[in-house]
Amino acid sequence: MTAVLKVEGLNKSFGGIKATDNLNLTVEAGELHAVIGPNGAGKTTMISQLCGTQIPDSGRVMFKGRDITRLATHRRAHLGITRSFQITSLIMEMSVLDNIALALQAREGHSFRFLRPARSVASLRDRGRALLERVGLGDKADHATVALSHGEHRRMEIAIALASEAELMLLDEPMAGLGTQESLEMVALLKGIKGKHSILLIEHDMDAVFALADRISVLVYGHIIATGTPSEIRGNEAVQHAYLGEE
Ligand SMILES: Nc1ncnc2c1ncn2[C@@H]1O[C@H](COP(=O)(O)OP(=O)(O)OP(=O)(O)O)[C@@H](O)[C@H]1O
Repeated sequence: MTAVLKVEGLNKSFGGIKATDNLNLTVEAGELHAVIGPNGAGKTTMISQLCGTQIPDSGRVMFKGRDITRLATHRRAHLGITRSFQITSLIMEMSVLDNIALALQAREGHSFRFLRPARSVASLRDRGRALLERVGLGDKADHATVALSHGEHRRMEIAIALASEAELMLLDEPMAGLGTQESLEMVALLKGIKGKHSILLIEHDMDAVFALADRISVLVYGHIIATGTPSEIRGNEAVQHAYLGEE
């Protein structure tokens, strides 16, 4: 397998706190790799360094063999890395379809035509509808975004990530705030996407993580203490001790 993302010896401190401590991680092409860890373990700090909103003190971030450690966020997006969920990218005043068409338009580099509604371009509209079908929102295309539920907004964010055709999707707690049924639906949706994209998933919902991940890395005090398949992680004593409890 080929590494899409390779993180080598990453360090980031805030005052006396080592939020990222000699962190090593590899995401292979097409895998869904989940990173779990207790509150304050450094998951957000790690993902911020992967998408470029924070720059490490030392160490390297490689994307498809290229050193992107100090590359600006928008240039990483251009290379094919997208981050979803932590900061919403939805424009509530616009229709559901307009949001997706706009994301498709941005991908094509037509954002200078911002004043021309993206939905007036037939190809963007058709592809937008197809993406909405894919995330189960085909019947909501013409609804106002603001009128949709939280779970539906999360599905829209998946459609926007898909519109960007990103090779590496960084999914930052997609289940946060979802009810039981909505979480199950999100897991089913992500199952349909995985394999086609490389995905790094940060998630607190262990049922979702164990249902989805090809591999899991466990982050404790900024350091990955174990990486393995879900069954390897379940059986790892250090992990049970540090994180999963005695279950
Ligand atoms: N800008 C900052 N200034 C100071 N300390 C910070 C900053 N950002 C993070 N930290 C500290 O770094 C550590 C890691 O925080 P981080 O938010 O990355 O953890 P996390 O695993 O994402 O937590 P959670 O699961 O609660 O979201 C924590 O001790 C946190 O207080």
